[in-house]
Amino acid sequence: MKFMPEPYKVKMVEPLRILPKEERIEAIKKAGYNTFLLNSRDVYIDLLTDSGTNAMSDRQWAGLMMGDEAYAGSENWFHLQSTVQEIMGFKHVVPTHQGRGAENLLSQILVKPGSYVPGNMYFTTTRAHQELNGGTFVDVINDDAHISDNPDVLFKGNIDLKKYEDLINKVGAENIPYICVGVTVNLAGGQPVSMKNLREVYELSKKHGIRVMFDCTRYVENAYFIKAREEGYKDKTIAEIVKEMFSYADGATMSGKKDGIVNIGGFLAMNEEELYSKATALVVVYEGMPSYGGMTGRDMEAFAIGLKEALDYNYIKHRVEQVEYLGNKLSEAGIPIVRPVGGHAVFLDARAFLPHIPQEQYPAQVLAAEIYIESGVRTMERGNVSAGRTKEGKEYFPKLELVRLTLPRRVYSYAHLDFVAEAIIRTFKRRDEIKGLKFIYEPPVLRFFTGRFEHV
Ligand SMILES: CC1=C(O)/C(=C\N=C(/Cc2ccccc2)C(=O)O)C(COP(=O)(O)O)=CN1
Repeated sequence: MKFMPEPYKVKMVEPLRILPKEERIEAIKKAGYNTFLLNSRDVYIDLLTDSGTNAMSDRQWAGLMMGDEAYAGSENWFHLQSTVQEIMGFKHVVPTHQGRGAENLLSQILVKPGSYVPGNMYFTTTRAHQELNGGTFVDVINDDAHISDNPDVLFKGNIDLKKYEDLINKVGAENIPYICVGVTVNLAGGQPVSMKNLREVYELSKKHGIRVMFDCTRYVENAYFIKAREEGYKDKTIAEIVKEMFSYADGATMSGKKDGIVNIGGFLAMNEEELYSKATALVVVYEGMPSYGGMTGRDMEAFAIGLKEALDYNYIKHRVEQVEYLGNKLSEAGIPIVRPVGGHAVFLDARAFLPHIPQEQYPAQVLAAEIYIESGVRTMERGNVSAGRTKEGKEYFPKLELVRLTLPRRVYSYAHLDFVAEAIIRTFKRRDEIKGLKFIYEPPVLRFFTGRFEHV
């Protein structure tokens, strides 16, 4: 059997409902053709994000009853701290309410006006915090990552060492506070970085005295791809691969809402004493005590348990294979998607799906809206709208104009994915009728969250 059955059985259910089509048309119009502005009650299958939308296990729910809600020194904090230290090997952990809480602390401490922060493709909140502190993000990902259909490149998240070294030589290592290595690379299509590349990036960084900070939001998926695809790792456990991965980092930011399998939570981890001391001084301003960082005791308990569950091979194999299952169904039907299929989502290539719509009329934005009208399935625009504008106000027009079908962990079944695939195939068949969009309200920052559109 190519695709294993779900390695869990259901103990509690949340009924789903689908609106009649005319009500879906009304709902997306009211939402300004922006799927972020749809109400959850109007969504049938929610593939907007895998962030905070994952199903917790019975052990995690039981952990909520173990919440030690002491203001300082919570037992749950010690459980979370020791779990992170054990899994990743970092000396210090600073809790935050979610990933961007950690990005805020790291960027405020290390990024100064004139800093350059190289990384393997941008992520919206990560770059926003670097820029808010006067830094400039520099993309040093390999060129293959910007090519949507590239099935033979198994580690599209890899950093181009020459691009990285050229930047170091151009701006000077003293102006690079750290390199941000995303494992996996969300906007490239959930693409992994190989262990070989992680090692090479670390060695090159150490040669120049530059810190390596992982954005480890989906690190378990990255470890799974190393085990499945990289020579020499097929007989290693996920935990062994993860430990080696983090040996090539000086620290990390983590959103627990993904591979932590919790609904809220995050942390900043590091080995460096000075960075730790500055982070604990700053966390009290933005997140709370260094022993809760914006999380309740019960959330920290669920987080510690989730981090351990995520390392189970059957769990992560099923999780990544579900994404591959949906990707294969679409690809076999001739739907243009990012290949290889990534770890957390299938990404539709909206440019190839709607070649008659120019990027300034936001093809990915209108495709996400049309998929909702067709099926009540919510997806996310990851193209020109998400890329936003440069400081000079120019649109980025990224090479990748994508719609993300993001699978929450342990939530949907293969039957749901069959429904999603059939809806997208129906939309593809009527793609010539789809028209472009223009902004009617464009927010100044991170415009994809609350922007509103109408047809041109
Ligand atoms: C690689 C990576 C992420 O994917 C990530 C969050 N992703 C999210 C949530 C999101 C964030 C911004 C716009 C749209 C959706 C995702 O839907 O993909 C964060 C921030 O974490 P946070 O949400 O916990 O603050 C850091 N790094």
